[in-house]
Amino acid sequence: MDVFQALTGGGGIRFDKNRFARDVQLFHPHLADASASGSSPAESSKQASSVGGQNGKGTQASIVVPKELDFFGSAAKTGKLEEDGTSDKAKGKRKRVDGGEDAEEDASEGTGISEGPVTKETLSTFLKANRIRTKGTDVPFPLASWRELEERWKVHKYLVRNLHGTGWKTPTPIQKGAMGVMLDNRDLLAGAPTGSGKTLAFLLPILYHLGVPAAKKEGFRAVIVSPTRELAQQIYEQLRKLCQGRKWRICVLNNTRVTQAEESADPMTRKKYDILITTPLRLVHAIENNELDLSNVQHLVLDEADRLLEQNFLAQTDSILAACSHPKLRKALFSATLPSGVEEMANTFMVDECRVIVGTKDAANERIEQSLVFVGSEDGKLHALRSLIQEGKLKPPVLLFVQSIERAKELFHELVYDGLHVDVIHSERSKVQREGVIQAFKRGDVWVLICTELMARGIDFKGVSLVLNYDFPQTVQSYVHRIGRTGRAGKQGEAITFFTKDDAPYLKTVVNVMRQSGCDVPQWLLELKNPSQNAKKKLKRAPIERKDVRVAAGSIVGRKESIRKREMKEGSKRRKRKEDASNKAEARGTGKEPATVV
Ligand SMILES: Nc1ncnc2c1ncn2[C@@H]1O[C@H](COP(=O)(O)OP(=O)(O)OP(=O)(O)O)[C@@H](O)[C@H]1O
Repeated sequence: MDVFQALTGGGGIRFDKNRFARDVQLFHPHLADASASGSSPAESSKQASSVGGQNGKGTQASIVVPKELDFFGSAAKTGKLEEDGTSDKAKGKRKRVDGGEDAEEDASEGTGISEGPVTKETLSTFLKANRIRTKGTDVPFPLASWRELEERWKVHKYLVRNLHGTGWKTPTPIQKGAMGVMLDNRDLLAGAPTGSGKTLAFLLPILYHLGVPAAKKEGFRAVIVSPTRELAQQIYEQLRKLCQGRKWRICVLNNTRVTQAEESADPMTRKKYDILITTPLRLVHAIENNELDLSNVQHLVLDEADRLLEQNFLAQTDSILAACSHPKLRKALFSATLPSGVEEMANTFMVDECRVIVGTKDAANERIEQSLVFVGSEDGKLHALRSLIQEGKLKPPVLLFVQSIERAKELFHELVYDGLHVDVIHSERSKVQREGVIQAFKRGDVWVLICTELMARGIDFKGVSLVLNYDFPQTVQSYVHRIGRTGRAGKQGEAITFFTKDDAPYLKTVVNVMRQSGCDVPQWLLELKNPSQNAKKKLKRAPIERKDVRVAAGSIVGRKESIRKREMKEGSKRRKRKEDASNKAEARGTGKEPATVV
């Protein structure tokens, strides 16, 4: 088996040998001779495949890995690349990090278990069936159905009514596990896959505890912090639906600079407010300028908690924690990824907290079909993208992630002439532009949305069919969150990740996620070495330096060509309009109907 078969065979990895003939030759110099002798690279690589002796998917094959592909030297040690193409899943097993084997059940829909309240006797079966793991002292029992909100906690009727208004028949596993903890007013650390309904799991208990809107000015009683203003806005919209029928005063603060005029016209300190949804930077700014007082906050939620406890945000999160000085402050941390360092940090400021984890910690949503596509070098990316388009694999709506604002802009300029309905979103665009793009994407006017890490977390676009990682993500968390923009709320999704030779040393981090979430991964990929901690840190600090998108595409010429084509099209349209007009004039003169142009 040749390396390209190893790369393409059965493991969710595709490689277009015709298109990337140059790369094929790079790995198989002898193919250059073959193509010189008239055979196509594809034919040649078939010939090369048979040299390896074994061919076809899932066959027992002893493969010698070419030096260029043995990124980690592991094949050199073992002398083989792939034992068989069968993944753990195909073998009917899915191994979990905790050593158990997962039941093949649907995590976000019911469990088939009776909806009666959980008892001491049924607790363990219930947790197992919902793949919930809990830790802590006297962790409150999960709720099995919405009915329990009224029966067990006497949740207000308007809240239950609004909840039923959503049409959601049963709580998702994280809602089952985490809501009980929050409703019982305990500190909480909660982890569950992307798109599994974590937002509701914290919004409803907050409203439950606040009871009724404040009658007098008491300051904020609940604060929800999110890393981006898009996410803050989304949380606000979900909260508003849940609040219908009550006059809750909710304030959304985000990173937009508040002008002096706005501040004096609407000083938050003088207003009655109940709930604050905010980005950290803006909140810290408001605290420092005495715009608001957080001493009455009794519920603090850090959404995307691991992001908020990362170096960039840590100082701000610390300031927020310090400003929330109420002795009865309860804290809840939510994320789809909770690296152990983050958990350790959380332990330092949480009190007698409960830990609720759904599924395998830090794994991707299992409804997402994940694949890796080797594109050779940067030069291969645009070709690979265009071949996905030609093959009809780029089914809108698509989110396409790149590693920097600059690259987002460059790629936008490349694709905008391709007839794709494409737009771009990043933090340098104005608030109005960002909101406009999001609305256009939601309406379906934008098919492919090029984005940076800004859109990686929390954003809930219904029905994104494909996430394309044009640039390899810098951390495993970024990978999990990026691809988590598809496959949400029980829907299926697809994620494709391009990788170049430069990304290869980090490939195993994604492979690990793929394996944990039950994707088919060939054995040789599983045998790759994990990158060292240092290498991971380095990549986290700064992305891989990549060739400019336009240079890689050789497209200074390409773009000129597109402009020329566009001008030709416009010229032809102008001529057509002129012709039509003169036909009509002629028809008017002769009394005949002009010919209809279809
Ligand atoms: N009980 C439920 N039944 C069905 N759908 C639900 C339920 N609860 C929430 N949803 C829907 O699931 C989708 C994802 O919810 P949400 O945005 O809260 O996910 P999340 O777990 O916070 O994801 P992420 O980790 O990406 O932030 C939303 O569209 C939401 O409307």
